[in-house]
Amino acid sequence: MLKNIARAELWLSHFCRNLSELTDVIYTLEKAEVDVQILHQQDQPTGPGVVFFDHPSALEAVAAYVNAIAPLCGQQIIAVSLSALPKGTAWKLLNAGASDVFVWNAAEKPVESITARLRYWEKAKQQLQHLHQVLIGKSKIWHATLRQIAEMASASCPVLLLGESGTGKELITREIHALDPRPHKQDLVVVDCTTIVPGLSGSELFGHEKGAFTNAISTRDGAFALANGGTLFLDELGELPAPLQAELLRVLQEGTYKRVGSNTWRKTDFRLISATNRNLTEDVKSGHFRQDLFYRVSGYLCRLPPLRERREDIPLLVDHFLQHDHHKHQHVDPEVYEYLSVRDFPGNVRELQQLVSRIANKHMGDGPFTLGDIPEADRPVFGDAEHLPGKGELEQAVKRLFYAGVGLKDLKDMVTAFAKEIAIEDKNGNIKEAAQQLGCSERILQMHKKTDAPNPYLRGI
Ligand SMILES: Nc1ncnc2c1ncn2[C@@H]1O[C@H](COP(=O)(O)OP(=O)(O)OP(=O)(O)O)[C@@H](O)[C@H]1O
Repeated sequence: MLKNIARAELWLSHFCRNLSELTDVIYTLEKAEVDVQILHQQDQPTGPGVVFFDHPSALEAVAAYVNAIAPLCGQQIIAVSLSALPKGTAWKLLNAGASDVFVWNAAEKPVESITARLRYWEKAKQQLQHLHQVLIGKSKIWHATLRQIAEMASASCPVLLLGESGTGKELITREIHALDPRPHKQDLVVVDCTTIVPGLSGSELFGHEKGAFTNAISTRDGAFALANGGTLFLDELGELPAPLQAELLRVLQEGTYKRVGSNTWRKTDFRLISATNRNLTEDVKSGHFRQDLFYRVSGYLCRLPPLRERREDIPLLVDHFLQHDHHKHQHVDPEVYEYLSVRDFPGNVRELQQLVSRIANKHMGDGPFTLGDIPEADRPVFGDAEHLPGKGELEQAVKRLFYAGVGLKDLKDMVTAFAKEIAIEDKNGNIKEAAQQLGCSERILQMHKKTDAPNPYLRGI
């Protein structure tokens, strides 16, 4: 039954000349229980929708319109032509941001084409809402990552997660497994490839027969057997020893394996999710990782952003950990968020989570969290540039400029211009206060305002 399958907005404007044909189409959709909302060109779309047009000359205008609204509705746009489309022109609308384009009369089942997509988007929306409750963050880059995760969860191909330590690879794997729609899905089995003992011929993966090696006192199943019908998560895949890379490839291709010490082939069928914080493309180039295995495991490739690329998520994560891990619901002083948002977290979310634990443990009573709750060892050491927050990034940026051939004077000028810009912005354009903060004369900042154009080098750092 299609009853109330989804809400669709039909974005109508002057793209249709033949309004009676359009009315028939809308009637057909309503009959199929699509909850239709009609929007006009000046209205802002808020969800999935269909743009109808009925003459090829409207194509340019439709493409411009689709391009403008695509970010507002997450590209959930179907462009439907009510008249024949010249060959090859559908690309224009797809490139503009439509996710599907077809001709109403030429499509085999136009109503089903629309309803199937709406149903899919509705489900993806619910999954996204769920993911936002577990995988905390509201930055644009994190939202895009969660959309990718929701998409990966419903696809059945292998997933490769790339990300630094502590970016949430294991947590995400658990969510992909939870959202995986396979009927009768079995368990998630986690194997950390750094713990595989070379001398045991991969028995962690293959299992072994009794007596296959010293200490093999009984027959045991390995991860391939345990993950049968479920999901196998190979953490730190980049560390898998070369002989086991070849074996894994065979298991993925054939779906069969032998226990160590056995001659019997056994069948297995699992979904593979792998993760690594290594640069696997480099490892493939240098011969440390098999190219054929790389292609096999990376049906879906997802790069997880380090925390420094989504600093605006830090206050939300802090609140989440305080409430979720420590049941603390008190107010947090903005200065605490500010400090945590500029601090370096090489261990990413895990490191932030541990710091929040230390803060929660130090906090006394029911009052708000203040800077005083930050343990001494975690405070910035002022005057000592080695320990200033952001030092690692500054060093990286200077390194890049150095290798790009930028000299010392230009480097100094760039940093000075940046400092001036930041101080003026921080003091809302108040030159006097900005100069006081920087310990320079107001005249220097006045001059900066007049002369210093944004430095082109600095934008890309
Ligand atoms: N977006 C997030 N929202 C809430 N908690 C998170 C998020 N990302 C990571 N965490 C938490 O941070 C910790 C580290 O996450 P996880 O173990 O998944 O990282 P990882 O990338 O697998 O790390 P490693 O590579 O070191 O194994 C966990 O306690 C996890 O719950």
